[in-house]
Amino acid sequence: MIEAIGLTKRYGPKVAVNDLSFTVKPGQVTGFLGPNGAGKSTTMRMILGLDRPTAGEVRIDGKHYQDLKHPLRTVGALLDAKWVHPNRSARSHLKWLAKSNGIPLRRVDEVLGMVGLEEAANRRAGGFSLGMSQRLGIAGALLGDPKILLFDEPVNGLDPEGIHWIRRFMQGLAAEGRTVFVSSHLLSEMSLTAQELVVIGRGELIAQCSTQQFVDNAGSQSVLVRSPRASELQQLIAAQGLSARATANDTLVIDGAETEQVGELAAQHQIVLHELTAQRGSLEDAFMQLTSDSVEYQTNLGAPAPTAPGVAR
Ligand SMILES: Nc1ncnc2c1ncn2[C@@H]1O[C@H](COP(=O)(O)OP(=O)(O)OP(=O)(O)O)[C@@H](O)[C@H]1O
Repeated sequence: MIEAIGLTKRYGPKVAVNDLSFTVKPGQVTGFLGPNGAGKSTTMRMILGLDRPTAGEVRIDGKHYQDLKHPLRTVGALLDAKWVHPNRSARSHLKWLAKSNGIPLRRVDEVLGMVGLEEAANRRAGGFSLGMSQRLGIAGALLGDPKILLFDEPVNGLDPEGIHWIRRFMQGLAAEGRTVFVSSHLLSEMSLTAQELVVIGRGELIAQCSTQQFVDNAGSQSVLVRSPRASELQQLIAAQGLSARATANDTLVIDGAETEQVGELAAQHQIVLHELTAQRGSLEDAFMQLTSDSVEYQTNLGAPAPTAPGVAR
């Protein structure tokens, strides 16, 4: 479990992370979502003790990173896939990492197998594709068999096959009971990968909730209805306090409505419908809108920022 409590990071006048509190639980993939520059990498570096918070703290299974006896056996991270000596082979890079962290060398071949790099183990890491580099980075994160794993934008720049592999791999790690925290600026990607989301904008918490809940709230809902008596239906809808736009002679679009509402209203007045469809706005557009003004939307999501340490859901 990871707990961030009032985490704040300032770089001179720049506030990169502001009073951020959230919890990442084991057994599921938790997505760390925010647009570029939102403060995700800074937060991850603070979790890993690579950056010192200006205020607040992070606890990993109740402890500060610097108090962990065997950090690599507790937390593994992939922050930068290209962080490897280009002339070293994948195997020698992992051996060096294992040695410097007191991890038995037999673990190297185990993790190479887990990420499917056995055959490339003796090749220069400098010649690896981005997908292979990501696998090598993940192998490094897994060396100490940690219960907690952090991945910073692991699918950036990967082809669909590589994205699919990483997604399945992270889900597998979570299914083993590990805590998996993965950052991304793409809601569409996270909605396929993560069960839970921590969403930030401009360094501040916007929401912590299930992915389903966030997606439901982020995509603005409207209803499209087609009827030979569309104009009559339009008046009935207006009488309910909703606004229905006519997009064709027989077609209306009603913002902020549910299909049930419109269907029942039509039935009450025996109006025949030819179509009744729920429509969602583009998820990415909605997400960009949400994160562009974190304060404005904070209370609209039904998942407000926690008010006290450890309260984040
Ligand atoms: N060492 C630093 N000195 C000054 N400003 C910094 C430093 N590191 C990060 N920042 C600023 O803090 C903010 C958050 O950056 P951060 O890299 O954590 O965001 P991010 O969500 O990971 O975005 P990205 O996906 O683009 O990396 C940005 O405005 C960035 O310019």
